Amino acid sequence: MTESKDFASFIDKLLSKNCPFALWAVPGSNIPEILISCNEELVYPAQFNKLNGQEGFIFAPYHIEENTPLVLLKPGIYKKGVEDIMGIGLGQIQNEEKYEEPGEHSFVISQPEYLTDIAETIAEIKRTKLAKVIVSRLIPFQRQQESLGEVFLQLHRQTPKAFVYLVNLPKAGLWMGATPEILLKSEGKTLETVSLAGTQSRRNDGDYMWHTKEIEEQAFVSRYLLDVFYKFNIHPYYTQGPETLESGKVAHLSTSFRFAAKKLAFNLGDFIAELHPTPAVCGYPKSKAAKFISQVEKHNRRYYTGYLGPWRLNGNVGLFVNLRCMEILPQQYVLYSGGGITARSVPEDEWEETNKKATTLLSAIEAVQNR
Ligand SMILES: C=C(O[C@H]1C=CC=C(C(=O)O)[C@@H]1O)C(=O)O
Repeated sequence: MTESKDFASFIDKLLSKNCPFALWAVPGSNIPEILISCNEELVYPAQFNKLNGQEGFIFAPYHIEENTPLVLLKPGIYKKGVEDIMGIGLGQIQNEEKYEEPGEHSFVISQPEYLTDIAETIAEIKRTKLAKVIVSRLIPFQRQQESLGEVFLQLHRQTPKAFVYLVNLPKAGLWMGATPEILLKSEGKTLETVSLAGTQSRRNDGDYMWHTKEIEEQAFVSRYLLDVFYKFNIHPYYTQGPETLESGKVAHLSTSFRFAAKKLAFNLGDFIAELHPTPAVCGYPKSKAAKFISQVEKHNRRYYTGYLGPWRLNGNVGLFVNLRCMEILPQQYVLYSGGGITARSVPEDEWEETNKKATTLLSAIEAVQNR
């Protein structure tokens, strides 16, 4: 897929129609998949647990609000593979009106402001029972005339092990990302969820050493997943890790948890509602962390740290946490990047970490802009 110039221009033509669609490639796969729906095939479930019994592609926000609804694209035109996708007659797809612009993304904070926020976050952690909290920030980047189809293909070329996507939806907007974090994935009769946290720069020699800060940070996520397993009576389960997972210019600690899918045959939606948001994107304990985030972050996370992916589409569930993502506005890209803060955090290192995470997207955009 990555070689095809024609495919990039197909994606651009589809975007010019402005119809609702989700285009994605699962980790390790070179085969893109697309779901194009018409407006009538979009559903806006009022709560996360209303996904029980539904089917399609989910684009879920961090919080469901009026401006950030939970969106389910019901199965419309579904195709897999470049040839089949390009075989879709664009003439049969209706042109949709331009979506309403989301509100101003004016809450871009400076480095000194960010450092102050992180210092206050660390002080709060030391003073209270809050153990870990994810603090994020926005990174704007100017758009030029570059093809978004080419940016998508470049992103896939650079991060083949991530879930790479492009989603265009009324009410949600236009988003692109390459996320390494599985929220819930089915494989035959097995379900898998993953605890992912802790970050360091990617190494060429693969010789990773993990420090206490990252080990603890990831352990909070694993502990939380096990709390949820207990509530849903999920046992036995099989774990693998913690092990290093490389993604883009960074590497994380990752533990995989697998269990029999029949445990959640009738309440998968409830399970997701309980799981989201995990301490990989919110913190620990969860309600304290969520409250702290709403005070410290001046921007709205919108769909960043939500989740997305096929939901029982052809029998498969493949949900990923929406990280390393950006909203695409007419004049600029708005990247979202965050990191887990604990008592052991150093503000300047956290700033660097958010920059490093953003290079996943920035290097793909720049590669296309500099062609
Ligand atoms: C919140 C983000 O990453 C999460 C996932 C992996 C590692 C993380 C960390 O080391 O802080 C974060 O928990 C992000 O990329 O914006």
